[in-house]
Amino acid sequence: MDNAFDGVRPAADVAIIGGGSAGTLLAARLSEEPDRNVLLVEAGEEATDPDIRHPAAWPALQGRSYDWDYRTEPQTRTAGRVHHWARGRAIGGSSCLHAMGYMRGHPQDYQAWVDATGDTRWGWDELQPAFRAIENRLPDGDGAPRQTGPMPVYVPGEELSALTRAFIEAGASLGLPRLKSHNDGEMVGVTPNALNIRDGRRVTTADAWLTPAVRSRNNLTIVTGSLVRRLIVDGTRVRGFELVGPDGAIDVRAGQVVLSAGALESPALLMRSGIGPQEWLAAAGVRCLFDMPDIGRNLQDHLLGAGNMYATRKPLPPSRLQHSESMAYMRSDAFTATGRPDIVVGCGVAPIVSERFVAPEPGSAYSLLFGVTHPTSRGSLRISGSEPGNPLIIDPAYLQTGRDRVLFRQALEAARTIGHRNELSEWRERELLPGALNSVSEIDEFIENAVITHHHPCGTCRMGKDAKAVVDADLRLKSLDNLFVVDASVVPSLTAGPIHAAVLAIAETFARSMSTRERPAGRHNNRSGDGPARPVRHGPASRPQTTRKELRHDQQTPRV
Ligand SMILES: Cc1cc2nc3c(=O)[nH]c(=O)nc-3n(C[C@H](O)[C@H](O)[C@H](O)COP(=O)(O)OP(=O)(O)OC[C@H]3O[C@@H](n4cnc5c(N)ncnc54)[C@H](O)[C@@H]3O)c2cc1C
Repeated sequence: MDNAFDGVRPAADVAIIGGGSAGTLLAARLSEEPDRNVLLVEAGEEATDPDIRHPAAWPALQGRSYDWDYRTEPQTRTAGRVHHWARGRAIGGSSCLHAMGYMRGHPQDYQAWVDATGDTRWGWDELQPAFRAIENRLPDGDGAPRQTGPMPVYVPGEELSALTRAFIEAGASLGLPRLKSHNDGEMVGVTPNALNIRDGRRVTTADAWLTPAVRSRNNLTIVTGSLVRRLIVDGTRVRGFELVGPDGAIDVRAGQVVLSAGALESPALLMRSGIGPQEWLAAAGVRCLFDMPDIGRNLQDHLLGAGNMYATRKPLPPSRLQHSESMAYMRSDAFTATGRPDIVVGCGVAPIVSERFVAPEPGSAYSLLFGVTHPTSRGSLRISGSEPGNPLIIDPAYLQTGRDRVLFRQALEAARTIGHRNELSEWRERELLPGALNSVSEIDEFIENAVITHHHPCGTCRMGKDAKAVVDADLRLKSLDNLFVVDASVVPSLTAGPIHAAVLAIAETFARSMSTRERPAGRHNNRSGDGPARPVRHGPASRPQTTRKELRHDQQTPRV
């Protein structure tokens, strides 16, 4: 298949679709190889809204022009509610919207990935170099050296709210160990959340990886405001894709294509391209090229109960960070038990409630949030038509399993136990929510109305060694030679906490393996006798930031 381009020079050796958390890291890392011509295409624009930098503003960013702003199907186990799902549509993707919490997860989370793939590269120990390369961390005082990666992992000290300090003390009084952070293997315990913040400002993945020096590389082209409508498949190879920008549609060719459009759009793009469950494609009016029944399945997300709310005795100053300052991970059987957590209670320095409840004035109340770390409910994502504008059918199947519902009750109970401790009496006047609950069905009814997404959808193109898995352990789509998926969709099972660290580790691991495993696709083409596929060169002077126009001049392949 090396002469797949039949003498036509590929526009890029590697094209990355989606400039989000994974895509921006990949663009920087893959373009370190000067002979590899890398193209990054992003549906959104550069993230210029100044509010993005302001950590406390993160909840207010949702619904703005750079949010895809999805809706789920009504959820039978959450009182028929439709849940809003935010996703970033900008260079930096969801790292422009997210809450900045950074948690690697628990080692056993990654053992589950090893079990799924049969590949130890996805295990906790082997992922350590990737995490270290990502993170910028101060020495911890116990001999761990300073880490100098691009992404700040900041553990706040004096900015922590006095309420959060009292929450940490309350958890410790029940026997939860005190941890330095969530990033050293142990998750069970109390600690402030580590944050992707530097000097009081959010750091997006674009800030971290697409620095001016990286953007000025001759072999990296970044195209914004352009959406990939579908992949162009020829036999078992992807020739390129159809790209729609303000000036219309063009076809772009690439030697290798990396899909980093996120857990919703990556499977959707595959389905629009004829790759997915045959019956779903037929229902959407798409001709099926490859029947891959698990694309779009295995959708997972964390939920948080919002919340176990308390009126304050005295005015609560606003958070100087991002409201959610500490998550206490724990075992549901006992506060003193250790190991892999199964529930979590978080301290919200604000009255945080779902849309089913009325939030009191800021400063007059606070919420303890509660959730399940490894939900067993599995949902799905489908396309409703062949065009990107056709709404996605998103069914996370929230709280479908009895196990998830039992653990949610235990998480609520743990929140109330912490919330009523003496250590919080300086702040607590009285519990506002849920108030008296007299039966399991009343508890469940409260939970069904209180839960909101924790914003971690993943799993829709899961990696695995079984026949139905969507990508293999190299993240290569099983049906095609030169198509990879590298984003939250490949996660086989959720990590205990927020998943951004895991997504970055996936991208970093992929970049490492590509550097060692494969030469750029253009060089492979040498073997076909077509002559070397030279990288497309753009002078830095004419390309401080690449525009669509340059793509049209230099990289367009005429539509056929
Ligand atoms: C509100 C919110 C709060 C969160 N809080 C946290 C947190 O505190 N901690 C944490 O760990 N995680 C958090 N997350 C989750 C975390 O941000 C995501 O898991 C992670 O950013 C996903 O990375 P990704 O690369 O898979 O996708 P994304 O970062 O979403 O990137 C996908 C990119 O692809 C682009 N794209 C999609 N389709 C196309 C197409 N057809 N053509 C071109 N471009 C396309 C999108 O515009 C987007 O830029 C949060 C997420 C949200 C939304």
